[in-house]
Amino acid sequence: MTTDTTTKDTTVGQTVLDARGVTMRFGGLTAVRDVNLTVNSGEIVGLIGPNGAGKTTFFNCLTGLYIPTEGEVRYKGTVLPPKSFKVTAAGIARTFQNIRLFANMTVLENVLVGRHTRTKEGFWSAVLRGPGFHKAEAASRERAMELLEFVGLEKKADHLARNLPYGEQRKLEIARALASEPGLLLLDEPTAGMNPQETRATEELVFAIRDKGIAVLVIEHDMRFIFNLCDRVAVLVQGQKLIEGDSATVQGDERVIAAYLGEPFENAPGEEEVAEVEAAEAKAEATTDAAPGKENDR
Ligand SMILES: Nc1ncnc2c1ncn2[C@@H]1O[C@H](COP(=O)(O)OP(=O)(O)OP(=O)(O)O)[C@@H](O)[C@H]1O
Repeated sequence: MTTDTTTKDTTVGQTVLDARGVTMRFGGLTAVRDVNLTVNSGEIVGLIGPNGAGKTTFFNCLTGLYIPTEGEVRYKGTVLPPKSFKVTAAGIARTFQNIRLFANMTVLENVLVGRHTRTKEGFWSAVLRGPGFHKAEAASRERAMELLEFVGLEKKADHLARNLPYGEQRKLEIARALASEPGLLLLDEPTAGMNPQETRATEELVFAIRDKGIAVLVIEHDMRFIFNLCDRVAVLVQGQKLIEGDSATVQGDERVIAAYLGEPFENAPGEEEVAEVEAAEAKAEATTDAAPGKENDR
């Protein structure tokens, strides 16, 4: 990772994202209900919640993929139009839970695609390939290479995206999102499928993105990652925001614990296992008591 040349927006506290009363219904199902959430410049905000809580649906409402049934979303004070390319042009970029790269394009080409909202050259310029087009193309390539260097993929610029290992595909998705020069980056489960080293590297990458002046809103199931990374965490449960606060507040909230205990979680002894252990212990005790010579020992 290298330092880059873009201007840093170091103002902390300006509201970048302001979602108000966002509700999304699919027929009879309310996937997101009256959710308010702000993200300020200089912040990394986490969005957590059990499976099916409405996190991705909320992201889709923020990025114009869904038109919320109710509510509005503002970016730097302006209400966003519900069209994804307009949202990207306004300054919000995102990655997806399921990686969406152009598999048969090179790594560099994937990033260049991400720059199209920032290139002024239009269709005819591209077709006629005049001097303006070549200059703009050279600048785009330079910026794309800077971004690849930033995420650590500069040596793989000419590789086909589909040949990258999984963790690097996720990095490439981030580079492509950054290519639209966003003020806010939305990451949907950026560490899904990663090993602990890759997860730690992603953590560093997100801090570096924040240090470049880009606010971050991140959905993730890996709690250690979220609580290490985020200035604030909001918890969605059944479409509603249950609580929002710093890591310590959210981690210690009994309602959050209860919401998660409703879901199976790794290494948690279930009731059945506890009963099995107790039964085995009782059996072992009974066997010892009945063992020959036991009375003599007393
Ligand atoms: N396009 C859709 N049509 C109908 N129902 C949907 C649609 N998208 C999501 N849902 C439903 O909305 C609810 C919230 O789903 P969503 O994917 O937003 O949850 P999530 O918190 O992102 O879950 P996960 O952590 O498993 O990704 C679920 O009950 C889901 O089945």
